Order: sequence, then structure tokens, then C-alpha cells
Amino acid sequence: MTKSYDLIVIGSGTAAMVAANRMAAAGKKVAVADYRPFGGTCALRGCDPKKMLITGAQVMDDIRRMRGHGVAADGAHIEWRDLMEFKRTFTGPVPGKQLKNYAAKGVDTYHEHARFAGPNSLELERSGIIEATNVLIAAGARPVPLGFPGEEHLMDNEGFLELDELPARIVMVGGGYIASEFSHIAARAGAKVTVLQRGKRILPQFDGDLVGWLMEAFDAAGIEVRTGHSVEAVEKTDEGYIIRVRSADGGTAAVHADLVVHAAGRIPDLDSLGLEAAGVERDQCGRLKLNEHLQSVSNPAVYAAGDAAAQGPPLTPVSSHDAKVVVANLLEGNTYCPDYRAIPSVAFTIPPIASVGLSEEEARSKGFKFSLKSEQASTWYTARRVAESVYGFKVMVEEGSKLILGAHLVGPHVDEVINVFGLAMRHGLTADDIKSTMFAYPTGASDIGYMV
Ligand SMILES: Cc1cc2nc3c(=O)[nH]c(=O)nc-3n(C[C@H](O)[C@H](O)[C@H](O)COP(=O)(O)OP(=O)(O)OC[C@H]3O[C@@H](n4cnc5c(N)ncnc54)[C@H](O)[C@@H]3O)c2cc1C
Ligand SMILES: NC(=O)c1ccc[n+]([C@@H]2O[C@H](COP(=O)([O-])OP(=O)(O)OC[C@H]3O[C@@H](n4cnc5c(N)ncnc54)[C@H](O)[C@@H]3O)[C@@H](O)[C@H]2O)c1
Repeated sequence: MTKSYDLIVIGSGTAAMVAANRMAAAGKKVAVADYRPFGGTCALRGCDPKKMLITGAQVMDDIRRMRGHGVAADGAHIEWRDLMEFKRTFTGPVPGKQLKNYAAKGVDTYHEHARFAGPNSLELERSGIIEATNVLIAAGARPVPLGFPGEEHLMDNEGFLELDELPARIVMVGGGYIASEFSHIAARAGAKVTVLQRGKRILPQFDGDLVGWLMEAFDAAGIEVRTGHSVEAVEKTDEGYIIRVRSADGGTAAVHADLVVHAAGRIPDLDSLGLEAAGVERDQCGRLKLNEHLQSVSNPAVYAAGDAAAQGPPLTPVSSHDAKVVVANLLEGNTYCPDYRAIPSVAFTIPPIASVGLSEEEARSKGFKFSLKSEQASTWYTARRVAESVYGFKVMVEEGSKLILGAHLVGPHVDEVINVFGLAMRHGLTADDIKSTMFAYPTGASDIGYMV
């Protein structure tokens, strides 16, 4: 007999976990299917493992900056294998813990590929057909196909975060989050890293002036950044790889490497879901056609969340937020819509760069009247006490309302401090509210009053 559920979730990442747990807590019969180890991108192949490797890289950078200031650690280096083992102390137990957690909550788990067989039924690779009142597509994202010869030679984020040996010469194809973060890790671990970015600058999601200041940290780490360079082909040779590049002025070049990493963007992972069988439509860009409640416009039984839904930026807190919205809609009827205002985002370079709210260009093009405070603040105590020269900010405060429109930070501790701006923006606190708040001193947050 076909097994029947209130909700089947495709995927076992952040969106899936939040949705499945909440539905189970509401007494609903839930199933979760994933063909990969349970845990999803953030816990197994993204945010969390990456941040553990960053911890090692950060120590190396601390030593570099403190050399001659009382720290002598000559010969200190990263033992890549051991750092990977450190990472695995976190990632290793994740799938088992998840399965145990689901079992305890009465959620059925299927470690297999799922595809739609009908409007509200799924075909599982081994277990056959299961059906549900509702299906949540939480299938995440995958590296975008690049369409150039030799793209099969590129290693994705999953491969990089599992490397047992770190190759000597690494090329990052692309210059966004993944290229920036992975290059800071690999360079501190001794690799020669080249970032090949098609765009005019790297990290286009962040403020251009602050990214400019951050380039000093790329230089200090020995990371070569080539902007306006589009990768057009990758060839495998006996010695490694040749990466064929075209520059913005039409010139061509060849870069040699032992490893080529895909850091050129990700797209919703929808192609293998058999959406046609369920009548779930996609738009011209291939994204799911969803209404404001994250429900398929063509099949009301189906909802989507997180990277697969691609309604907000592809970030973990967005996946979690989407899942909460979907569950509220399932339990209470379609009454909730996602709220994507003031989502803080951080690229974990060393030091990090962070952003929340509008960019300066967006604020101007939307016609806001605002005061802008921006400063390269390397002489401030927050930077000096850690011997870091990269520190700066750009904050926009609306005239009249004194609400913060956008905050952009680079330097020590900004990965934490940005959350204070996010809190203020999401809850309508003004620049005056922030100025009248007491922040513990000396902390990164104690600078906020001088930034607004
Ligand atoms: C290297 C890297 C670093 C990142 N770092 C950060 C960070 O620091 N901070 C941040 O906020 N975000 C970060 N992100 C983004 C973040 O990881 C994602 O936005 C988030 O994990 C998406 O969660 P999700 O639940 O939507 O999907 P996922 O966690 O990707 O889960 C989707 C799951 O669905 C499964 N699946 C797909 N198709 C099927 C199918 N047909 N049947 C069964 N299962 C299927 C997949 O195997 C996958 O496990 C990073 C991403 C990467 C790649
Ligand atoms: N800290 C974080 O929050 C974090 C970290 C990693 C990933 N992520 C998420 O994962 C997503 C994917 O990350 P990503 O770094 O792969 O993508 P990205 O969108 O950040 O950057 C991709 C870059 O690759 C460039 N590019 C594309 N094709 C190219 C080519 N042929 N040659 C040279 N350059 C090329 C593009 O110009 C683009 O700027 C991000 O959008 C982000 O939301 C987040």
C-alpha cells in the first residue's frame, strides 16, 4: 500500500529540517528524502565546514600580523590533514544525529533520490511511490553549468571541503563568496591562489569601496586577483591544468594550476525533480513560479523554500525563514509571506566583509535622502589592537526618520557587528537609538555609535 503523509520534504538541509521539525511538532505525519548524507549544504558542504577551516587560517593571519609585536611563532603552519580532521569532528556526526532526531520525532526518512510521479506523489529510487497532502521542495542549489570545454575538470565546493591534500597551485573560477573565502583558507595553508573573475571587481554583492580596501588583505595573503578575466576553457595536462582566459580588452592568457575550483555561482537544483509530472511550472529563467506564500502557482499542493525557491538571497537564514513561512501557511492557511528586509550577509575573508540593507547605489536610485558616513578606520583602536590595517565602514541614515538604510563594514569583528545593524534595521531602531545604547568596551560593537 502507498505510504501517505501530511508533508513530504525533498532535501534535508536547513529549510527541510526547520519545516520537518515544525510540522512534526504540530502532530503532522512527515517524511524527508535526500539522496546525499542528511544535513544539507550549510552543515556538510558549506557554511559550517568552511568556517572551521577559516579558524585555522585566522590563526595563521593573527601570527602574521602580530609578528614583531610580541608574538614569535616562526615555522607555524597549517597541517592540512589535521585541519580537515578538525572539520570532520563537526561534519562527521551530522547525518547520524539528524536521522536520530527525525526518528525520535516520528519523521520517516528516505536516503534516496525523489522525483515527482504526480501532483502530490513522489517516486523514490528504492522505496517506490509515496504520497502526501503537500510537498515541500527544499532541494537547494548546485553549481551553475558553465558551458565551456573542460568544465568537468572543475572541483565544486563539496570536493574542496573534502580535500585530503592541498595542491600547490589553485585557480578559483569566479570571484564571489566562494572564491574569496576558499582563497583565504588555501593561501594561509600555503597554496598559491589565483582568482579569475569575469566582473570588474570581486565580491559584487558588497560595497565597492570596502572591497577595494579589502584587497590589501588579499595582497598580504599572496592571493592574485585578476578581474575582467573570463575563463573560457580548462585543459588537463600531465602537469595539471591549463586555464584559458579572455580578458575584458579581448586579450587571452593561460594560467597553470594543480586544482581548478568552481566558484562561479549556483542555481536552484530542480532539473531532476520531474516537475512536469506534478504540473509545477518554472519561469523563463528556470526558477519555480511561486506566489507570495511560497506556493507553486500551478500546483497548490507544492511549496518551496530556501535555495530551491530562490526568492530571497541564497543564504542559510533565508532558508530557515522560508521554511517557517511555509509551515505557518500549511498550518494556518496561506496568510504569511517571507520578509526579506535587512538580511545581513558576510563573506568570511580574513578580515571579513559584511553588509545589510541597501547599497549606496540602491539608496540613490530609489530616491532616498540620506546622510552617509564612511571612513577607512585603520587608526581606530578596534583595528590597532589586533594590528590589522583593513578596517572601514559605510553607513547610510535616512534624513528625517533617522532610520538606517544600509550598513557596510570590513575589518575585525564585522561578522558579528553587522548583526547589530540588522537588528536595528529590522526592528525600526534609529541612529539616535543606537547612539544612546551602551555597548561593552572595548568590543567591535562599541564603534557603532561613531558609524551612524
Ligand atoms: C561553500 C558554501 C559556503 C556557504 N557559506 C554560507 C555562509 O557562511 N552563510 C550563509 O548564510 N550561507 C552560506 N552558504 C549558502 C547556504 O549553504 C545555503 O543557502 C543553504 O545551505 C541552503 O539550504 P537549503 O535548505 O535551501 O538547501 P540545501 O542545504 O542545499 O539542501 C538541499 C538538499 O536537497 C537534496 N536534494 C536535491 N535534489 C534532491 C532530490 N531529487 N531528492 C532528494 N534530495 C534531493 C540535496 O542533496 C541537498 O542535501 C554557503 C554555500 C556554499 C556552497
Ligand atoms: N558567506 C556566505 O554567506 C556564502 C559563502 C559561500 C557561498 N554563498 C552562497 O552561495 C552562492 C554561490 O557562491 P559563488 O561564490 O559560487 O557565486 P557568486 O555569485 O558569489 O560569484 C560568482 C562569480 O563568478 C563569476 N563568473 C561566472 N562565470 C565565470 C567565468 N567563466 N569566468 C570567471 N568568472 C566567472 C561571476 O562574475 C560572479 O561574480 C552565493 O550567491 C552565496 O549566496 C554564501
